[in-house]
Amino acid sequence: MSHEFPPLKNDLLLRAARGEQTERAPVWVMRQAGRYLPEFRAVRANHEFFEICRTPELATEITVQPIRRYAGLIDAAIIFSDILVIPQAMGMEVLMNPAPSFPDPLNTPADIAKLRSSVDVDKELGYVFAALTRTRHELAGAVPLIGFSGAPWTLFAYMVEGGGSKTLQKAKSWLFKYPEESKALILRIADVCVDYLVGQVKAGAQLLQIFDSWANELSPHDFAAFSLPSLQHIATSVRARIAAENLPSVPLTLFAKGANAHESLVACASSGYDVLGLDWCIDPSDARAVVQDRVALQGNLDPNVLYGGRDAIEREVKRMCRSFRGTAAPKAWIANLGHGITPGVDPEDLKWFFECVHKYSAKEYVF
Ligand SMILES: Cc1c2[nH]c(c1CCC(=O)O)Cc1[nH]c(c(CCC(=O)O)c1C)Cc1[nH]c(c(CCC(=O)O)c1C)Cc1[nH]c(c(C)c1CCC(=O)O)C2
Repeated sequence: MSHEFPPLKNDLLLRAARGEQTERAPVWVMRQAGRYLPEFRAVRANHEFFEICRTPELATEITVQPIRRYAGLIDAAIIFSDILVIPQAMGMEVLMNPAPSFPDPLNTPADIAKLRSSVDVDKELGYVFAALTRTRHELAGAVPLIGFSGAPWTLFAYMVEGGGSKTLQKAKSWLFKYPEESKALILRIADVCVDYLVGQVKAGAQLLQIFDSWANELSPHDFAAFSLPSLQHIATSVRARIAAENLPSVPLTLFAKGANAHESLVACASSGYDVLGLDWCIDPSDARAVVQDRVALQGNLDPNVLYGGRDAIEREVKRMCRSFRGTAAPKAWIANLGHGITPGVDPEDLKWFFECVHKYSAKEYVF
């Protein structure tokens, strides 16, 4: 399929990600292609989760569903896939029933030998690249297309835990019992992430986001010791490879959920990313005061506000917009939730969220 794509009509997200002030905040939502949409559930009823990921026609269809439904209100598409395709590419089996589970997790460092010694991302993850290219054509330039990867620490935690966990006891036992082996494995995962992200840009991704969903489980010290070096490695290497291979330069977003300690925010804002995603446990104006103008910010409504009815959604979006805009010279920001949207949300309430963002983030709106 051709890599000549239709021109982009809405570049609000890319401008904000590069630090420009925009006429209003661009808006999209993490997990926007998902179970709260009846049109997603209709496709899902007939196909397994990873089957959809591996079938570019289906992945494209689901990626564009929210773009069709919220045309004119939503400013980005994010490719339908999952962060756990990287452990699969490294040779691990991952099931989704309905939560992720690994039948054969990494119990001790000896199990690392079970992973593929080198990963050919074109061979193992070429289906994601095909889905990205197809989706760029299908979008016809309506909005930019976001590619993504899990962060090495979060992927490491899944590979060791064998699925979700409330305490991450196994993953953290590794960190404290086998710190050197843990660091080495995290960096090995990071190298696969780099190849995968560069491949996504080649295939047509226009912005890349790294999801460190389990950053919140680490103390600031351990986040700096175990996660940050791999995040910095990804940003530096992806940029270098993009330049060396003459690919379009794309903004990079880091969503390190809950890495809200002062020192973690400063470190994240200085680790080579253009945009820092925030969860709802920090006030945007406080985050801005810490990171100053090093990065654009993204976030950060509590996803559960979407269950609170229209008045609550409007009130909280207004509060969020006011905090992001601040009182002095406003800095670039991107409106989003502070984590993924959940399955029970009424799609009409999400529409209202978008409408409220358009209203209260507009430059001309006076609080
Ligand atoms: C931790 C994580 C995962 N996957 C992802 C993360 C990081 C973001 C986060 O922290 O929420 C990322 C992800 N997963 C999915 C996307 C697609 C793009 C998007 O709409 O944002 C993205 C960006 C689809 C998905 N990934 C999954 C679904 C639902 C699967 C189904 O149809 O049953 C979707 C639409 C499954 C999934 N995948 C994962 C879990 C824990 C689950 C099950 C629980 C849940 O749904 O939240 C792992």
